[in-house]
Amino acid sequence: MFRTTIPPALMPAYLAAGMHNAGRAYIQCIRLAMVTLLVFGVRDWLVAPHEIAQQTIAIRCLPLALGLALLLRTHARPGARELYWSAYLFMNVMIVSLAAIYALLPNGLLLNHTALFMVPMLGALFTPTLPPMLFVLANCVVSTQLALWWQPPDPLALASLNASLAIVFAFTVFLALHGIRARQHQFLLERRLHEDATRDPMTGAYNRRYFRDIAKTEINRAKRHQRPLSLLLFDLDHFKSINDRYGHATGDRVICQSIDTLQRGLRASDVLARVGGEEIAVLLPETDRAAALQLAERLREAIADGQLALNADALLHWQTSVGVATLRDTDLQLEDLLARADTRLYEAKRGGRNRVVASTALAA
Ligand SMILES: Nc1nc2c(ncn2[C@@H]2O[C@H](COP(=O)(O)OP(=O)(O)OP(=O)(O)O)[C@@H](O)[C@H]2O)c(=O)[nH]1
Repeated sequence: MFRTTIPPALMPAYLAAGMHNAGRAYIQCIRLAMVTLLVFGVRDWLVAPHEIAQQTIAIRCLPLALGLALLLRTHARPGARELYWSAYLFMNVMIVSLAAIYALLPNGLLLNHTALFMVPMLGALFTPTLPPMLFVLANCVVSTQLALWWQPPDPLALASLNASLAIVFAFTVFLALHGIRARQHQFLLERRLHEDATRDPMTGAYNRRYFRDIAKTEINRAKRHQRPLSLLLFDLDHFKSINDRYGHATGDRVICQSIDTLQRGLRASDVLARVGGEEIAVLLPETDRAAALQLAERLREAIADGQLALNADALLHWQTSVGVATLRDTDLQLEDLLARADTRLYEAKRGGRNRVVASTALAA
């Protein structure tokens, strides 16, 4: 049995990523279907008996109106989920209305079933998940059987139609499964590439390059809206001697645990990155000097309170120094802020380590 490889937590991101191609394709299909409905409505008017033409045109107006409403709505609020559900709803209404029209026309289903059978197959080309497509298929089977019951063809034609329906069913499931697998594989691959490009493999924290990208955006935003922004720079104290005494593997665990401790003390909007060996930067949007100083002190204490069990009766403790800088009007780029935080960090080291140093309030 086919199983989705996308973890539930990643599903919204997967649907949103697919919206740009599969979602847009669905919208194009809805547009195309609406044009076809109009063209066939004119044809009904010209060739079908007056009464039947009125009925079929009235039925065609249903998916037309729905399609128009969906296009307007998805245009106004283009959310991924809404877009997909709009497309599935449209497909189901198309199937029901086409089956109803074919039930009205003499030999309707026998002569026209291609259009009806195309709906699930087109949907299968773009669907990001299987269950909605199975529902569309089930609707196709039920609607077709109802149309056949309403206007039964001769037994040979009935057998031929049902055989076509079975082929459409199998082909749609095949197309959907292969398309979904390919889309999920591509999504996970792109995600992996993005993770590799933005995260430090040892700790999982953002890397220096990605930090610079985010920091530039945040600094521009803070300057444009005249909002405060601060930067904390952490450097673990005497880290070389931890490596020398307990080995590199223990040093690595100390770095990972420090990053964990810091991350737990931050808000979701704060950005933490490992910017050097045992150097960690934290960008604090919407945070002025006083709040940054308070947070830095709390985080420094949290690291000093932490411990690592080396063996049954030996615990390792370590400390950190912190430099704090707050954005000034005269700062032109991230480097200005980084340089100031680095100077304060150096002062914290020189002042005896295990402390926080910020610029004076006047020259934050
Ligand atoms: N275990 C481990 N060590 C690292 C890693 N990256 C850098 N280091 C080590 O971290 C140490 C950094 O030491 P320094 O910054 O020179 O000085 P320190 O001992 O921390 O002393 P102060 O910063 O002055 O308190 C070096 O010995 C590096 O080899 C890493 O990923 N894992």
